[in-house]
Amino acid sequence: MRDEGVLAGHAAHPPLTDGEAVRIATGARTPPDTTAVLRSEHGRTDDKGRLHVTAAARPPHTVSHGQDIRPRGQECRSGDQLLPVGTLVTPPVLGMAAAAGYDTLTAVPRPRADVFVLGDELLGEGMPHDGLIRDALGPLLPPWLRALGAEVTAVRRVGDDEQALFEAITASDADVVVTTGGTAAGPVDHVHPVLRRIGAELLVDGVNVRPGHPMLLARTAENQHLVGLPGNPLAAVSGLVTLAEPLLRTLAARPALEPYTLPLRDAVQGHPYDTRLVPVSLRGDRALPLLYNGPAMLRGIAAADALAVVAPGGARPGQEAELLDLPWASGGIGVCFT
Ligand SMILES: Nc1nc2c(c(=O)[nH]1)N[C@H]1C(S)=C(S)[C@@H](COP(=O)(O)OP(=O)(O)OC[C@H]3O[C@@H](n4cnc5c(N)ncnc54)[C@H](O)[C@@H]3O)O[C@H]1N2
Ligand code: MOO
Repeated sequence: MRDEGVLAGHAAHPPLTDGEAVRIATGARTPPDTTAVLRSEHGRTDDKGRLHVTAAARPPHTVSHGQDIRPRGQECRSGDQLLPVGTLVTPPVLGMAAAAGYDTLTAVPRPRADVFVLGDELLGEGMPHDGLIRDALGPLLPPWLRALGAEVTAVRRVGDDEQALFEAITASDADVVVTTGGTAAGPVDHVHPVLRRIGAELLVDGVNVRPGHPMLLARTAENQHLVGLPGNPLAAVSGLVTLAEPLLRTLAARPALEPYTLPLRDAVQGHPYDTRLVPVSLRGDRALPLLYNGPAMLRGIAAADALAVVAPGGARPGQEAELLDLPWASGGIGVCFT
């Protein structure tokens, strides 16, 4: 047995000669011509400095060629592509990149999103009173947008004032502007007039989906899109899941999830000519449609795992429905609740 041991991260040791052994720490480079490593608990050095394999080692108490030596290049070879282009940069990806010697990674950044919550009737705290209601979307949108991969750069309340909305949108340098409310044609619904004034290109102007039929998507500048979510809270969620999600995913160069279906446990009443999105809870291999699914309600979606896509005319019990998973139920990226 050599006197001096070998430690990880230290200079290379001279080759071992026939019959020679050296103490070695885990992770240290084996000296050239090493046959095998014997774990310390499986060997004993006698008082003449000779190494013996002890009975503690598993039968047959011999040392096999290469045992406990980790050869170079087991996981990858120089020039190997470790992951395909477009892979999400998760914590293990960062660790692996560092282990492989990368100092920098080229990545598509999270799209930046500014949120403007419209409506003079909205309260920021306390109980609803005198026709004033609590703003449900200011608290709901930022963590949901983060769960969809956005970096939320601002959340602002904007009164029912066309000039204020125009200034808020034109001053924003976010990749995505999300507005809530004001998408309809009422006296204080300013989203359409402001988009016209900006010269925005309307890419989606209403959909045949309930709730959420007035949702819209516009290009407000060369590198900026606006998602106009309806004011009714569940209608806003509908636009979030069907317009904001694909937009943010595309801007972040992430692939779409595979569509999937499950049978509905109960019947769902359909809309005569629009598709409905109905909050469901996943129970085993069935989706249970939840009550309190009206456009102004959040009680159903608050208990849901997914939204079921119900075609015009409705669905029978046991009928398959496509499901749109909610980000936390599917463990999506950046899921964040604060
Ligand atoms: N003449 C018509 N009126 C409406 C129609 C229609 O087809 N024709 N559609 C209705 C539907 S459906 C929806 S959805 C809403 C969408 O309108 P807006 O996007 O202009 O939304 P608002 O009028 O601003 O608000 C609607 C409703 O939601 C409440 N609201 C708004 N913001 C919030 C918030 N942050 N938190 C909680 N609640 C909010 C607001 O007080 C209204 O009650 O249009 C219908 N009208
Ligand atoms: O689109 Mo409206 O949301 O049906 O409530």
